Amino acid sequence: MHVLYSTSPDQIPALTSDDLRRRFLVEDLFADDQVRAVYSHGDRVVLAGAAPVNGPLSLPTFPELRADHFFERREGGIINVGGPGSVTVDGESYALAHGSCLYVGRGAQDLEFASDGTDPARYYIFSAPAHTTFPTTLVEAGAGTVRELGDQSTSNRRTLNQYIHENGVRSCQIVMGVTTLHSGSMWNTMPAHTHDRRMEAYLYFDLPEEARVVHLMGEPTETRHLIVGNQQAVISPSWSIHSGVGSASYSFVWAMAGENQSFDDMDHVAITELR
Ligand SMILES: O=C[C@H](O)[C@@H](O)CC(=O)C(=O)O
Ligand SMILES: [Zn+2]
Repeated sequence: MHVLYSTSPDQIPALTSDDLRRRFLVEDLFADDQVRAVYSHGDRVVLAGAAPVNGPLSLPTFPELRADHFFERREGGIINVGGPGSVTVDGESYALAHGSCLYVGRGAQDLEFASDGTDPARYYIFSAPAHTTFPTTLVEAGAGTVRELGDQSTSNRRTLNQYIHENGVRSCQIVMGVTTLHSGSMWNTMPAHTHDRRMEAYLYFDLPEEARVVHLMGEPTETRHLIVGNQQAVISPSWSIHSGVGSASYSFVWAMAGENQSFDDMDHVAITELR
């Protein structure tokens, strides 16, 4: 498990592209027949990727967690960004099509990730500390609370699906869903925003292998960018904007944890204010 300590916005001006990428970009979450994980000290979230190809994979615990099971003191949201498969939680099996979401409540002990056929599943896991147990629940791709955002004329028309949230599948901390760009629209989350009460991570997917997303980060008046490929994740501290433009259309998993779960508690930044 790779550990990422927190970065203060004061440090940003001195960081090179490589420094920024090491601190905020997770490039290698998925590797065939492995479970990989990154522990961020920002709200103590864990990002993990499970890619079962030649057989099912079990979710291990990690020494850094000092826990008998990964979910001993945590909850998680799992989204399948690959081919069809299933996740088994303590003997109960859930079929996860591409884009479907499984919430896993605190206390789950044995998780197994499987692919159905020749198109391997890829499970993205976003986990946060949890103080109580909410029921493990499946949400099908395209379900949840749906919001239509943006406009074709500003190249930011997109459909946002909220899966784990205050008015949907309940959790202690996690707010999670998927946003899909409409054909011909390339911008996400522009106008941009911050939410000082929550960190957020974006996992870009369904981006063609040769395409990239130019992801904007940093304080609104001190922005930087990361060039991001398919199935890579960006960690956004609470002080940072998180917005991107693709060279091709794409989707992304967004997931937050922190002080509150109020999706609309965000501070919008006018495009003319960005620097
Ligand atoms: O705080 C909310 C998150 O940044 C995302 O939900 C935003 C998003 O998916 C979008 O505008 O497309
Ligand atoms: Zn946000």
